[in-house]
Amino acid sequence: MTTHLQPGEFSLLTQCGTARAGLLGTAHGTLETPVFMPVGTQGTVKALGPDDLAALGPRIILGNTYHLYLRPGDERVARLGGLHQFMGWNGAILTDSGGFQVFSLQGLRRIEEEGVTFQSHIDGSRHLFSPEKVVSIQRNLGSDIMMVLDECVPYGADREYTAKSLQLTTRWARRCREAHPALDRGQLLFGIVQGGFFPDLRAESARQLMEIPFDGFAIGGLSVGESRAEMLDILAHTAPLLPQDKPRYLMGVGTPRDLLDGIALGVDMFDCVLPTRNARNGTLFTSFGKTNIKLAKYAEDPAPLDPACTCYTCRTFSRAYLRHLYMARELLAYRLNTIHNIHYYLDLMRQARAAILEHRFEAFRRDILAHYEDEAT
Ligand SMILES: Nc1nc2c(CCc3ccccc3)c3nc[nH]c3cc2c(=O)[nH]1
Ligand SMILES: [Zn+2]
Repeated sequence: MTTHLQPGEFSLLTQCGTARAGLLGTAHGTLETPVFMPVGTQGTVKALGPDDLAALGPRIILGNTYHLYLRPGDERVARLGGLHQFMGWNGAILTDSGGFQVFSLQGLRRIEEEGVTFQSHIDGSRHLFSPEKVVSIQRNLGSDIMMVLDECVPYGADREYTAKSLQLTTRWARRCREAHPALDRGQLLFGIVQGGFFPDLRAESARQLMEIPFDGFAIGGLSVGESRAEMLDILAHTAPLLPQDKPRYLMGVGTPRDLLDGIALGVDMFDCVLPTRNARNGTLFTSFGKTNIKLAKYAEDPAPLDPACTCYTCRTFSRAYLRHLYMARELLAYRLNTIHNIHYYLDLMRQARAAILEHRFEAFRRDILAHYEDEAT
């Protein structure tokens, strides 16, 4: 039985070192944290139907403002009842503001005080994402957790550029808060900490954002090509600066190892394209590490992909069959591989949360990583 919390309410249940287990209320259910959020960029977690998702059990998935604004259009989705009804998903949805997608997709884009102007990667048309506009889009989509418009500073940006950029990100964050009254329609709004790889700028960004009443705080600007050590260093410095009584969301991270390290450093929420994207190129995450289903050694292997896994794919099919589907580029390969990878990530979170509640997280983390070999894929 899970407790029902009001949208925006965050309850910190247990700490195990700096690892946390909590509950976050949203308009579409109460999330148990730490939580992994599968990415559903265009209104679907690629290759999965909402029935597959319901069987896998995520409480929250991600949608993408940039993509849904360009196609089919946020106002069209609103006229059709909002993103939940449009895609048949009744759990929670978090949407990114779209700024990151504009920066990460090539094409013309300009950053000004007013916002980001860019060209659509679909038809080349020109658009402006202002703080007010991205809030309006996310309100139209009916997202349960909205993100502010921010500039994700490119990896390697110098200190002067990074310092200037975080000031703009703070001004944009303030405008987003002003455009969306607290918890209006049960929709939460998170701030995003920037500051690149400069610890003092990270502290400055966090300090400025914490003066604004956000429902949660994301750590942005990571998973942008830096080394694991650099990411962990900034994370270790930044996470503890954020309020204890608000959820902390590490954007775009990461591998199973990164998730466990992030949890140990006090992160509550994660998203990453790895489980879905890698499923489509045959890379699978298992209790014995990362592997690739196309390896010749699996060609006649009758065993389940992961004997320790209870997902539909591992309960029903052999490695030989999964390899056959993948080599034949059969559509079923993408669905079965994705079901397994998402199940692996969600189950890792479930086990991590149980370990925190039982005050044995460090031993759990060591045990998982001891068996986790990043096999050549
Ligand atoms: N707004 C924003 N998003 C980021 C994402 C996308 C996460 C996302 C959320 C919702 C849907 C898709 C993607 C990042 N992904 C990797 N590193 C990232 C950094 C940032 C960032 O600094 N700011
Ligand atoms: Zn499985």
